[in-house]
Amino acid sequence: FCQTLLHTVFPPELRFASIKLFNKIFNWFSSYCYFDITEIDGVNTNELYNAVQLYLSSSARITGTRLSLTRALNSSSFTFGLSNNDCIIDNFNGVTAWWEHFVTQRQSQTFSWRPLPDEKRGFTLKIEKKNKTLILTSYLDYIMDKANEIRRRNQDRLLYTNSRGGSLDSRGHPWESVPFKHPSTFDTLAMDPVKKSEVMADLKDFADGKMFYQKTGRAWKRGYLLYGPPGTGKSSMIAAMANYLGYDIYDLELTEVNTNSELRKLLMKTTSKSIIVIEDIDCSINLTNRKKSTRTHYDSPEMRNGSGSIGEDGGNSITLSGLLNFTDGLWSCCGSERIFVFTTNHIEKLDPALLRCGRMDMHIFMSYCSYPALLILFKNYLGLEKDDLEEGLLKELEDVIDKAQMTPADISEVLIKNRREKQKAVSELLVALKNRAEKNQIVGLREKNSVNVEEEEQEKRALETTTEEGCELLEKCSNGGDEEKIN
Ligand SMILES: Nc1ncnc2c1ncn2[C@@H]1O[C@H](COP(=O)(O)OP(=O)(O)OP(=O)(O)O)[C@@H](O)[C@H]1O
Ligand SMILES: [Mg+2]
Repeated sequence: FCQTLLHTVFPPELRFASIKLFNKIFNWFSSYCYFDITEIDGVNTNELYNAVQLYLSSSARITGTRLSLTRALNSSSFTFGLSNNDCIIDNFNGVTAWWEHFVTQRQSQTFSWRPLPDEKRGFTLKIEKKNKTLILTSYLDYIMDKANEIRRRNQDRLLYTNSRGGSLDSRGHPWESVPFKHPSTFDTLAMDPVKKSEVMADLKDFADGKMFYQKTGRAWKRGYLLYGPPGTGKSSMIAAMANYLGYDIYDLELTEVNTNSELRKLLMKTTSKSIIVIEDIDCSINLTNRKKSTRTHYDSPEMRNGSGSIGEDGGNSITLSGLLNFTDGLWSCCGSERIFVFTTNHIEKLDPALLRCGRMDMHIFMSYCSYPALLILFKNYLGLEKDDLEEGLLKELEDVIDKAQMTPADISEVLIKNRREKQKAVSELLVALKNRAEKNQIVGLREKNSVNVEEEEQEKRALETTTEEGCELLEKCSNGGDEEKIN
């Protein structure tokens, strides 16, 4: 009303001055303060505006009949935001914050190198004056962190590889990336549920452990070693980890890395919130001796020319020591929140230095399919719960599964083949398990026999030698017993 009155009675100059004065008086008496966060700050995009928009879009308390929906490029989910002049209340550490989204028409533009959008958009944050410090110090940081997290979650995961060897792309990156869409999750992973929840809890603690790692002075990273026979789900577990935490994966091909410094460069170019994977570590590098270096790339130019000298950390070959530094040296903490995962089929081939805590903090044995794991496979592949199966059949399966030593990969193959006829799939699996168990038993017996035969032969040989020695001694005693006395 005041503004309308001013508009009709006073000339423009006087009008602006009075509005300014009016606002000043209003602010003086008001117990609130206001912050405008505009979409474009001068000519630059305001990062905070996008962050606030994302943050508010994740709030369950959004009410309002009109919301704006968006789906970003490369994203598999929708986000929604506030429409014009919609208001939302947020609570942070017991302090209330009022957010309002405003959209106004921009006045006609004069010439500009970078045309601005027709609409001027922004958020107004209203808070009580007494809470100003808290809001400005921690609330806005909190919003930025949350927004980054949401952005990451909405964005597709990426799978990076260093298959290009040591060469860099046009932007100086040694990694190549593709969208990572592996469907494996902890729900689909068949393994002992207790062990599974242990791994999940460990990952969760790691992801939420920023303060803990800071307090204890440790680099924010964790190493997992997955070992076990082929087809037991090691690679599937890595995919499940990435999907669970929303991390990107860096699949490091060690045979493509020529030197320790190249390895370091690769590490430096990884982002935080990522899983760095080295599959089949025992096949990639000679890991038996820390002092000894091993050239992993036998076709490298130096090697072909015969000029490549090999020495520990010599700079032109990759060594175990280089790999240890990669996982736990000073360089390993350039960046944060990173997980190292190594996989192997032969843990006994690995150097103990690589296995120690701090490098490989958790050793996870991926075993042959157990009974609880089998139930998970039934559920995933056939949609059968435990109660859908007869008790007698379950008992038979439980009795035979450990003896059969079949991998989840083998079992899932039988289930996939017969997935149209569920009961047939189960009975065929039971036959396969029994056959395998029988075969294992025969092989076991044969091995035991061959061990026994070998032991018998060894005993026999030992007996023969002792009898021969005994005879010789006897002969010596009877013939030349005096010689010794003489000598
Ligand atoms: N524990 C499991 N749960 C569910 N599926 C599994 C499991 N283990 C294996 N599979 C199935 O078998 C296939 C092979 O598994 P995966 O590649 O994870 O095995 P791996 O242990 O990495 O084998 P390798 O040692 O040969 O690399 C996958 O496609 C997956 O579907
Ligand atoms: Mg694998």
